[in-house]
Amino acid sequence: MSATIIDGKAFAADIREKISDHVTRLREENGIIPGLAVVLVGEDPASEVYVAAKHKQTTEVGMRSFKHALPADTSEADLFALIDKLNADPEVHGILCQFPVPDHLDERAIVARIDPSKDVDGLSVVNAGLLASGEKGLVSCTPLGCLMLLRDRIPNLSGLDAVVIGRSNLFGKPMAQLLLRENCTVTIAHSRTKDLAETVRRADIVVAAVGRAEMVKADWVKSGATVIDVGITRIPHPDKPGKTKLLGDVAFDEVSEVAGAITPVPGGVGPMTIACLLANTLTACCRAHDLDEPEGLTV
Ligand SMILES: Nc1nc(=O)c2c([nH]1)NC[C@@H]1CN(c3ccc(C(=O)N[C@@H](CCC(=O)O)C(=O)O)cc3)C=[N+]21
Repeated sequence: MSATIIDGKAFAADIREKISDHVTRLREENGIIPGLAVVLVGEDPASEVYVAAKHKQTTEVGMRSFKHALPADTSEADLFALIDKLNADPEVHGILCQFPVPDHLDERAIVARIDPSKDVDGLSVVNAGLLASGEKGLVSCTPLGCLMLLRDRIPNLSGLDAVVIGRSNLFGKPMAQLLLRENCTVTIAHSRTKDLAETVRRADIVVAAVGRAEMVKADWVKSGATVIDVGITRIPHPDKPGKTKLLGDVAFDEVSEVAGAITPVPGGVGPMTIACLLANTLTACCRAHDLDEPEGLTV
């Protein structure tokens, strides 16, 4: 059997089109333009690529994009002063500080400084707590994107066994909360899980987010399972000197012989992350103005 390849790139393009339509209406009917501020500290090459992609897609859907590039030696006080200014700026509806930041800065303190209603990464303690309590907040972009792909593939997730491999605050924990909301039976597995392969084999849904290239093998996966690959490891390209290649956490070729559906890397979860960042910015903007929220873009 050969798995259906879940096309995250096409799905993300559909979402951006929906967002773009909604943004047009907001501008024409309410005179409001959603705005996203992205803060980048230092000069990490991968971060610069991601931030450039975010900027491009933000403006393409008709939103304002405010980019703040700060030097690597920026003090916490100066960074906080910028965040405070963005928190108070009515044209900014979403704020994202690109991670990783240089070592002298504390990611948790940065997230805590961002107004939770503008925390479009969904990383703040407030938004994590709202999600865990089943209340409305802003949901972390990558888990939200994965849930959208899963719901599209499996309209009723209720009662299914889901395994999330990875327990980070950024991904594993919010992903598990979202699946729990869908009435899945959720297992969070991690590096200390006793028999990882056996645990994963029980699952109807496997979400892999460990950051170890091609760790999930074909004999770990139940026949027909839906496999979502969140991992991104960049390696030197085996055939093209000087180029790089992206690998997921799932051994794609062999697992796609067993799974019912699978996301590729690249072109799976990655594009959904940025689409959901735009979705969260639009949602935050609508809430700030007490307007109806876009349908299908939040949970
Ligand atoms: N505060 C913060 N929020 C984030 O959401 C955040 C962050 N920091 N730091 C870095 C990670 C990583 N991340 C990705 C976004 C898009 C792709 C993406 O579009 N990937 C493409 C391929 C891109 C390529 O070729 O490099 C794909 O998988 O098809 C990947 C990874 C967001 N992150």
